[in-house]
Amino acid sequence: MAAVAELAGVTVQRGGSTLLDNLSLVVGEQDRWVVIGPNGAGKTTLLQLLAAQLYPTDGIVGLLGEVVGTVDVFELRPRIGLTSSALAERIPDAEKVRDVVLSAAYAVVGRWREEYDGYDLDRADQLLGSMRMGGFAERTFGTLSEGERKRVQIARALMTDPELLLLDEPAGGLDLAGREALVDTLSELCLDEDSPATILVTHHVEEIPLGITHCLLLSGGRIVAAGPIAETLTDENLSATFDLPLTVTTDGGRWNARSRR
Ligand SMILES: Nc1ncnc2c1ncn2[C@@H]1O[C@H](COP(=O)(O)OP(=O)(O)OP(=O)(O)O)[C@@H](O)[C@H]1O
Repeated sequence: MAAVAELAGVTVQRGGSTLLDNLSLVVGEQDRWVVIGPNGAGKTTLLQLLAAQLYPTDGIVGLLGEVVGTVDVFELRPRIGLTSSALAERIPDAEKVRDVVLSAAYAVVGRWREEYDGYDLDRADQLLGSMRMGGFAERTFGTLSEGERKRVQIARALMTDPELLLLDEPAGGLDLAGREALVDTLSELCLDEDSPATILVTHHVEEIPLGITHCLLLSGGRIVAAGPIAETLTDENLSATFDLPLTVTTDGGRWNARSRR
């Protein structure tokens, strides 16, 4: 199976701090990874590396058969779909929902004199439909609820038919019903073998969708454990990650964690 992303001995240092410390990881094209870790663990930094938005201080980042630093990142980036709160904040409130999705084809936020063809329009509408946002294409982004915004961002991330999909806390800030609805949608995406390799960051094991195959536990910029989820997401590994005695349970493919104190 071809590797979509390959990190070898990757270290990231900023302002005298080590954000990621000697990370090695291989992501295959059928893999669906969840990255879990406490605040400040380095999860967003890892996604920035995988999105070709950040260069490592040391080590090698291989993405889609290319080595970051030796290729034009502007050719690499459209092949990678990314959702993050930082990106969402750049979307103008007045932007039409359909345009939020369409403008991904040009790697811009905010529609500006681009000409889109019928294929792009059809694809944007089809993706909004698959994210259960079919009736919202003419609404403006600023009028959407938090859960609706998250769905639009995922549709946008899929617009370029990426080979790697990166989702940074896709369910962050949602209420229980919103979270469950989004986890259902993400489960459909992860279970679909035609979906791209996916890496999803979360703080909460309850937000892990069905279809996730691998788990990376990160703490203090280091890998605590990484591998197939059933072997990796254990009491021992999760407790070490959060420095707290935790019990992990799984039921019907969904996960739960609670303190043993
Ligand atoms: N430019 C920088 N200079 C110094 N430290 C930085 C810089 N950018 C980020 N950091 C630190 O790097 C660490 C990792 O940050 P990162 O955003 O990757 O963590 P995270 O796991 O995504 O956290 P959270 O769950 O809170 O979003 C944090 O302690 C952060 O304060």
